[in-house]
Amino acid sequence: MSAYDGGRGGSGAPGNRDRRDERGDGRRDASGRQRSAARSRGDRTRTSQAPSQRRKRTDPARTAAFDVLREVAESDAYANLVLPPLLRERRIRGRDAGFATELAYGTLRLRGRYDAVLATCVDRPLTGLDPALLDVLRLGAHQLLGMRVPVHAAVSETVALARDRVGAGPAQMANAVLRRVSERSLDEWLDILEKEAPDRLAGLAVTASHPLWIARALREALVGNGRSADETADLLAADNAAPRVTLVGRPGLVEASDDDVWGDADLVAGRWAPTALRLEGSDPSGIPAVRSGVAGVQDEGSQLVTLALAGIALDDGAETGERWLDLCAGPGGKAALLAALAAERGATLVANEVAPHRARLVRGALAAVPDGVVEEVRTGDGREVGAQEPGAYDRVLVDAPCTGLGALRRRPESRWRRTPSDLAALTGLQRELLTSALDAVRPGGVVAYVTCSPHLAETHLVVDDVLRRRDDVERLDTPAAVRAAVRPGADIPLADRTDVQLWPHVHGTDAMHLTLLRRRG
Ligand SMILES: C[S@@+](CC[C@H](N)C(=O)[O-])C[C@H]1O[C@@H](n2cnc3c(N)ncnc32)[C@H](O)[C@@H]1O
Repeated sequence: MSAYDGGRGGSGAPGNRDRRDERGDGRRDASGRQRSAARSRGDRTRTSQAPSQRRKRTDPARTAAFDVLREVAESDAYANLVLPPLLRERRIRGRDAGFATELAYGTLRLRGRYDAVLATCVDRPLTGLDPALLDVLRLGAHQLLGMRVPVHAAVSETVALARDRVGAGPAQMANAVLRRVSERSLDEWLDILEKEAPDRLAGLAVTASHPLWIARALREALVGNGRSADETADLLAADNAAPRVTLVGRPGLVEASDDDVWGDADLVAGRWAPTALRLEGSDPSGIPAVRSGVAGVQDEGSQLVTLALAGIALDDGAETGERWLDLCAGPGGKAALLAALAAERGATLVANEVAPHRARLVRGALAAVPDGVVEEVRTGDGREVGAQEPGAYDRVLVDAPCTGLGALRRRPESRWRRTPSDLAALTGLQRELLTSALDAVRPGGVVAYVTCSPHLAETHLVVDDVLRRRDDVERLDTPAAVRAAVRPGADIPLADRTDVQLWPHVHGTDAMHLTLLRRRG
């Protein structure tokens, strides 16, 4: 749980570095309330309006969070793409920006928990409410139960928002409902939700705010990867914690010790990947190394799987002049790391991506790579590459399109958008892409099958199914390749299997899956 204490925004939220209010006008007080500049200066002159006619000014930070929630609901937008430009446009900075960020992202993540609380406080089904009012109520619930904003501020500011954006009648209702929510602490509410749930997993899903099918899939994935079902609660809790920003310093292009390119960024070495740097703070966009493309924002799990593919020895030892392929490259994070590693090894890279706008992002991501390393960034269907260029590559990365259930902490709204029916289409595509990659790699070459989902249907079942249909592929010791890729002295815990599944609650990374496969010679 995060606290808004007037000195910092909600803890753990992006955009909430402990800074002075950059406007210097003290507009947010210790209770999370907006204060007028006049009141901050101690000017107590009242307007000539009667109190009943005075309309409470709505708080720009709360209004911004509300607008993000509406945009996410109405336009299928991604909160992390909508919020930063909106804050910039409205000149919401410093602790106000931190407050808006924690309010928007936290409310989206914990929506399932808050809806269950609200359902007991509203005398009709939530589906019958005006969706805008429901979003206001969720924002109020997060301030009361997730941010420790004092009750009077949370209720009155949220009611003002309801009045401004939804109407006077809904505002009255918001007032009554939020007062009911405030009558119990978070722990008391969680006890009630747990007791009302039909079984333990359902209780865990509602209190940790995950759709039940996702909670079940994650529990199955833990067990299927040799871990205990008892870890499910820790895994779901890790999905609700905003991740720290991790950067990749692309090898050969930048060193952690190159002070001038890191500006005044406060960086510490990553836990596992030698290329990883953790940013103490949240906004990497001003860092010169990131702007020039010699570094980028990349989860440590993504770095590890890429390093493992690049580092594994090929049986025939032909390590210079190799050709590497990134089959599903957009937006280009792994392609950029692969290209930097290829440059060091005298290899070349082809990056393929089906969506033209994402292929453009790949070109941008590769901008800092030395000339001659990237053969081509092409727009094409990866399923056709195996037939078009059989045996043409030494190493192929298949970072397959997937449900993203391993990166829920990064995408606050995605757990509510995904449905079990997404799986069927994705797993069919994943099988075809892996098959194509195995055809595109030469005998003796290696394919990395990667997903940012631990769902067994997208990981073990895809690989098992593809391998059942062919006798020219063998599984490699993927844990050994990952261990060889981690920084010296780091003892990464990995299950006793031939593939690797990383976990947010164990490794602090996204839940990336990696299987390394060799085409037999
Ligand atoms: C998980 S993302 C890859 C992320 C990327 N490797 C990175 O690190 O930035 C999967 C990508 O596959 C692309 N994709 C989907 N279907 C494809 C296909 N048939 N052929 C090639 N790429 C495809 C998607 O557009 C998406 O950009």
